[in-house]
Amino acid sequence: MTVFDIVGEEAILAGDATDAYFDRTETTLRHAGKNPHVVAEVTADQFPDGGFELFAGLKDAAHLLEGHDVDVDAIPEGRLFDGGPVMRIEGDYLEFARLETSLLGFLSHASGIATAALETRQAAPDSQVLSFGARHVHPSMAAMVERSALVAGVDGISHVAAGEVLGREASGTMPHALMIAFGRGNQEQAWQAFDEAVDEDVPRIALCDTYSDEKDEVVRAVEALGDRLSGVRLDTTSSRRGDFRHICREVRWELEARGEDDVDIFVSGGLGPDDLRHLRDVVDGFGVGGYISNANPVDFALDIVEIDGEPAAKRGKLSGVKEVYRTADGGHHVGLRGHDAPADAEALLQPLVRDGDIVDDDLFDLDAATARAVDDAALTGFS
Ligand SMILES: O=P(O)(O)OC[C@H]1C[C@H](OP(=O)(O)OP(=O)(O)O)[C@H](O)[C@@H]1O
Ligand SMILES: [Zn+2]
Repeated sequence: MTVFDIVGEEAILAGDATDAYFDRTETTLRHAGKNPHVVAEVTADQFPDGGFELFAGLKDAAHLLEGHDVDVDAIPEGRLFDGGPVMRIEGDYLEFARLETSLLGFLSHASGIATAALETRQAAPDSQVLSFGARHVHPSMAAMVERSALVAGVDGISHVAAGEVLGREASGTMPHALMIAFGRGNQEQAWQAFDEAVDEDVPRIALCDTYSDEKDEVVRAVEALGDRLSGVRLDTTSSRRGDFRHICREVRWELEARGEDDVDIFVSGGLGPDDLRHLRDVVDGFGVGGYISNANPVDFALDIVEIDGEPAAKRGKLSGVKEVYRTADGGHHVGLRGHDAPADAEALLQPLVRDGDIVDDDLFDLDAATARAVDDAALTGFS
């Protein structure tokens, strides 16, 4: 009996986090004495269509498949893909049939979130971009959301427990609740109490939009904290937002007019890539929540493409074992294994699991994945 309605690790590892029809499949195939040797591929699109997405979720997928008598190849986490397989599984079908639901869930959701995070990263490459959308998702998914955002190269995360899972320090500024708790008109008391109470290593970033005009509250924060003020956050509610860019420029002007050139301006609230492109030259950093955390999963499917060595894909899918390549011009090519690879191209699928053992954990190392995402975004021209 669990306190929260959450499917736990035990059920996932045991293959019980599966769709009922896989139970039926297993029962039927065992009854019929069938357990063919197959090659199955995880794909979203069969052919490249120019729409790159960022591959994430491989760490959990690898640990799901570990210990099962299968061989798995995958593209490294942090690589971009555009059609064709991101993973290939070879083995007796019943070795992994019931793992499909969790396998696709791990890869689909994380890759969708990582792709959205990369869009924000690329929209403001020289700015601080912080992921803080955990409030929009089920708490059991917070670590996945934050990890996927980090794969895309965001500069920080807000969720404390997720940070502990990932070995990353969570960061943040202050919520409106803190300002409200001190009462209308007492913003200075709130900022000063924060400055007195919070660890010295936490930047003093004052939220300046609670009860009064942003410019007014920023000037008051400067007067209240002086040199201890390291930044301000403008989270202007949509009903007041108007020309947000002008507000930010006005605030910057007033800070410089008071010699406060070093006070950073952070903005948040309903921001997406277009907003970051529009504001990146007038502010120093962004808090992005829903655009990242609420991203749609990538629509991955797991399809048998070869059975006992023979081509076997269903309608709409492509038979045979495939390779995917990054071409020198940043393109993505899908071809049958053993057929001509494009000239000057890099084959992306690499050995991940052999005979049930993980053989290369660099494929899902978080720092390595982030580095790959930055490089591949540049090579493919992702934006
Ligand atoms: O829109 P998103 O990109 O998902 O970012 C989350 C919103 C919600 C929250 O604001 P509030 O609800 O005002 O809460 P808080 O007082 O904590 O700022 C936060 O400051 C951002 O504005
Ligand atoms: Zn707010």
